[in-house]
Amino acid sequence: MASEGRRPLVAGNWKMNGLRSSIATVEAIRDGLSPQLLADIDVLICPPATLVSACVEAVKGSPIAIGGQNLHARPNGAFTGSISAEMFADLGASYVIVGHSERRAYHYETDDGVHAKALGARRAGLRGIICVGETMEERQQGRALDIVRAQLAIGIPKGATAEDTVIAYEPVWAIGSGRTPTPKEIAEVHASLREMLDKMAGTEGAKIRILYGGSVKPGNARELMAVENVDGALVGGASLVAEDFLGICRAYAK
Ligand SMILES: O=C(CO)COP(=O)(O)O
Repeated sequence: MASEGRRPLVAGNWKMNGLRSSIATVEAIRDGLSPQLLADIDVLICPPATLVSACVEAVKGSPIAIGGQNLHARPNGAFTGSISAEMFADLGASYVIVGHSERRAYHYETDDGVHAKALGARRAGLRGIICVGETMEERQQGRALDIVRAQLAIGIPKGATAEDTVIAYEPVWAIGSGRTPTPKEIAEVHASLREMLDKMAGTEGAKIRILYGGSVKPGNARELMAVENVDGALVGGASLVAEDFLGICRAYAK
């Protein structure tokens, strides 16, 4: 439940999925969102970098935002294959995901690297969605809170504001698995992250949104989004199907 002052954000992360034909999905999402709903929530789609430009075009005139999934920390240079925050901003993107657990696991991203990327996002005027989350082993060892708190403490840039930063709690074991933590487990982590943000950034920290991600579906969205301090969702698989993503957005319909 997003409390006063924090506007819910429902974000889709397409990961390495989508060809030009997938623009039809963005169009269906655009056309399926009612003005009443868009008055209450922010909606974001993060397609693969190859589709950012076409997606920006497809949502022109609507409040739907488009974002990147990863960035290089530097603005430009000899970094073959990399994309900078400035390049995403140049295409009309307004957000970028930073430190997703798949980047951490498969591309060896560290908390310090996440910090540098979050600074890069801010430099270019993008909102960075900084991802944190524990593995099942870490949870079973009772270390979930320590892990996510350390990831947040190192990853988040000093002076972060609600304008440039969003946090996403994504337990690694809940991603793509169909398993989710209980509402109580989610509430515990979000309360802990919220307390850190309040301490780090005071009244501004209280405005920074904390999303939940990991197997969010239309069938569980209402329950998950109702958890205290959950300010929205970061959706993987279900964001690839317009009706499913719309179903999750509609968890916020009054
Ligand atoms: O990783 C995720 C979003 O970034 C979550 O993925 P799923 O919704 O497919 O579990």
